[in-house]
Amino acid sequence: MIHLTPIFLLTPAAAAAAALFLVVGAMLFQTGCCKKLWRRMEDWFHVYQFLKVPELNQNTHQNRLYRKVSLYLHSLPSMEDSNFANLVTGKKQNDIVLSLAPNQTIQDHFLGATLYWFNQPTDPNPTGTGNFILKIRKVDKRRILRPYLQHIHAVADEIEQQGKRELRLLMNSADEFGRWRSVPFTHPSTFDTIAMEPDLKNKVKSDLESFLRAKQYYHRLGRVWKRSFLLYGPSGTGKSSFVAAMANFLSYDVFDIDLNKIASDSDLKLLLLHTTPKSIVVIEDLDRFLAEKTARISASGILNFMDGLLTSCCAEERVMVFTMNTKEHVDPNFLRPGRVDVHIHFPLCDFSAFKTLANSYLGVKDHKLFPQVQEIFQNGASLSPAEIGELMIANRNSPSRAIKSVITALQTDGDGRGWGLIGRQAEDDEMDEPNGVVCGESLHTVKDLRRLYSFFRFRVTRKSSSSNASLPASPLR
Ligand SMILES: Nc1ncnc2c1ncn2[C@@H]1O[C@H](COP(=O)(O)OP(=O)(O)OP(=O)(O)O)[C@@H](O)[C@H]1O
Ligand SMILES: [Mg+2]
Repeated sequence: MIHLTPIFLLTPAAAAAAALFLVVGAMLFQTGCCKKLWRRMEDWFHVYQFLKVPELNQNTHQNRLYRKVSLYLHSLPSMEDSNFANLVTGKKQNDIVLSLAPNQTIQDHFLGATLYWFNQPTDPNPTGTGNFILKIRKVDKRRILRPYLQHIHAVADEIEQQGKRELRLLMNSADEFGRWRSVPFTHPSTFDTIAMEPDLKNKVKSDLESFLRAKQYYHRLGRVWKRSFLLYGPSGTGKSSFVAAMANFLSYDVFDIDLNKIASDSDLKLLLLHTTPKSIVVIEDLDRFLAEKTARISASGILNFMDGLLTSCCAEERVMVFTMNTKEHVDPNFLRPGRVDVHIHFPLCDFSAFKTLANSYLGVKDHKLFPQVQEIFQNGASLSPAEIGELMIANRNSPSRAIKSVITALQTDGDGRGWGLIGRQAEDDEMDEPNGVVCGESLHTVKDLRRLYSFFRFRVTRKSSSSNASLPASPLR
């Protein structure tokens, strides 16, 4: 008889040692150093190809694929497994998002293949440019590269359409001409929070919606798919807040151009070239800049910029917004149709805007003091929404006191506008809710208000805007 001795027969001690070895091995594999070692070994046995997706292409234009890859990678569940990821705040409040740190790799799986993405910084500056490197086996490349890239496009587009895209606010830097610095755009302003004539608001919204759908239409006409808006009106009437509301409505990034940081026409051109589609390009206070007549940027430089001539070659889907306190002294050439498509006037507060503000700031739809407020408005008194908003915020614990402080400010429209009276008025009034802090807060707010909205300029602007009121109003055309 033949006895077969099993070769796997181990003594209990050897079995325990082997189990321990396996467990420790598995644990070590989970740590980064073993994974790296494993990847090196894989590299020996497989022939890989490396594909680079740079942030900027040869003409230093933004590479749109880079942004898509970035959106795609940040949506991958494997982001959580990466050895080192950055935790950053997201678009919504309390949102925390993982973002791939420089020099880190994450894995992705597609149609049975494993792919690796490496985030390679090319600039030591954290806000500088970078590359994504895709590592793919040569055998897989032939089979899956094309559908994989299509998949990335589709996922990124879906993320953008669902509004999950993180909006960015980009500002030009005075040190590096033609370069943008980016921060997350989290301004909470929406069309709902802007006090504005409802018809006008709806017209702007439908104008923007039809612009979004009009790609084919613009192309058929041989025009760049862009739309330009002029927002004009006195300080504190909501122009900047409106730009933020537009960005949130369209889900567009905001490129905010500070002309004072630009040295020449060519820098301005370069900045425009470095903007990306799906963005609002804003120049604030253009009237003031044109009045200064600086030698750094010529009128034709600004006109070319407004026409967006350069954008037609490579990118579109932009909205341009220019803000002004008044367009009275601006050369009409800057505002001709085609150059500026839509003019929107931002007036000082009227009774209807006051009611919108009272609703959003104080939660009050109606109040026994409203008829008095209405009468004062009818007599021609007015303040900017910013001023009224500040008075309401400062007295938010007592709607009655807030409305009385607005009444006082409207009645003393002009000198002092009742600022000094706010505290005194509050003492005289019956308090809706006892809160002793409000007077101090009011005074503090008023000081801030004076500084922020250059109090004395208001008076001048108001005079000029009341003379404007007789002009035929064509807020949206
Ligand atoms: N129409 C409005 N509806 C709601 N809030 C407004 C409105 N106008 C101004 N505000 C409030 O007042 C503040 C200042 O407004 P904003 O900065 O948008 O004014 P602006 O017109 O851009 O002023 P400036 O010409 O000085 O830049 C913001 O906090 C905003 O919330
Ligand atoms: Mg502004």
